[in-house]
Amino acid sequence: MKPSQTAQSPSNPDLEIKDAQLIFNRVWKELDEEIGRENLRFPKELILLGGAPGSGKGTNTAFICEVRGISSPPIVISQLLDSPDARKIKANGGMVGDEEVLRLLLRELLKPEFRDSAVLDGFPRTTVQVECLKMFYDQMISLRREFSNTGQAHFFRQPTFHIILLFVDESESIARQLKRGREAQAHNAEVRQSGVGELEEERATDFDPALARNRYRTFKEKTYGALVSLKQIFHYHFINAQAPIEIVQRNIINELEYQSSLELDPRTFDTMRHIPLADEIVLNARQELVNRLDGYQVEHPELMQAVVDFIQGKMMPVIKRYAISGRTMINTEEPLFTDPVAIAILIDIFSERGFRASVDIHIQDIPERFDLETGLIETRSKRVYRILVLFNGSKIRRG
Ligand SMILES: Nc1ncnc2c1ncn2[C@@H]1O[C@H](COP(=O)(O)OP(=O)(O)O)[C@@H](O)[C@H]1O
Repeated sequence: MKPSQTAQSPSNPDLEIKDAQLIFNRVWKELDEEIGRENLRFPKELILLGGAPGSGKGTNTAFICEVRGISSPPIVISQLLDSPDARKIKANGGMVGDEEVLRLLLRELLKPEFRDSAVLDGFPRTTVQVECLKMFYDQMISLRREFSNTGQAHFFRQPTFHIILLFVDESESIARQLKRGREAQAHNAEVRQSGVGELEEERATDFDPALARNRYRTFKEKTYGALVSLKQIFHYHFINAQAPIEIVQRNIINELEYQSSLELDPRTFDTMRHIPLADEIVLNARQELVNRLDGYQVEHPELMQAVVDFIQGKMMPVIKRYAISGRTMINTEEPLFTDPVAIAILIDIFSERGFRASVDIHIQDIPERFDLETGLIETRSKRVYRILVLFNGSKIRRG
């Protein structure tokens, strides 16, 4: 068996989901029984840092904590898994069993220091872990509901999960793992010589390009897709990490700066995120207006001219008379406007010239004939266009 296959997850996604359910239920039941439901107090905010080996998770964790004002230490999953068995699996570039990871992690998260926030480095790594994470979120919501009308409600706040994915490609990942190996070796040599400082972990995969490549491929095959699938559910930050550290950190700040995405529950945010921000609309509106007007000139030159003539001849004299108030209402039955494009042109021309125009269409039935025998009244529809034009009125003082 190749080292990348030592992980315990089967490759059939349905089986993995079923597996996840079994694993999660087992671990959750265990906690529930041992610790008690009212003590299942998990962090309000979870920041899950993912990325290929060498993508800079360790390097940027402290920075992310600083940006988000988090004082608790990051939870580094690989450090959490320090049993001799787990060490052997890690040294081969493989992964430790999902159940062990989940059990250790949930217990760690219950520590009071993580009550507000926890940053996780290296979870979730597999489809099973991803599924467990979703179940964990759902359980937190259930607990919140269960305790909502009790004196303990403040321990069960609305959870917020964020996925931060640091992206680097294969060659960068390998180069950085090997660099980390060289740095650790140099550092440890110095510590040994001087007797000052602490020894760093020397990972076997950081010294052998083949093992480093294997770690990257394990990530690409088992973890990357699983992490991306969380995009649909939790708030998701994709960071280009293939750049000097200062630029990566700028990318992180830019991603995390967008406050409403951090403050709102990610599911709420996700429901609304497609509605553009007002600033974005304003930024694009001018360019779109110009494009539309140029389009009318090419596609409907006669209609455009007719609208311009109407504005010039019929509307401007009235608008000028109302220049002080900045508000003019004009009613017209002009047949030109039976074509909706003409109305669009009219509104866009006014916008371009610095006015704000809107058009209401009123359809009235006008009696035309009365049938003496049947008593029926025949009508014709009269369309009245009410054009409201607003602009900044004169600054002349009134009264
Ligand atoms: N943006 C970067 N540019 C260059 N080297 C980096 C960058 N980010 C991290 N490194 C280096 O890459 C190596 C691996 O980074 P690390 O944070 O340990 O990765 P991870 O925790 O994602 O495996 C370290 O030697 C680190 O100094």
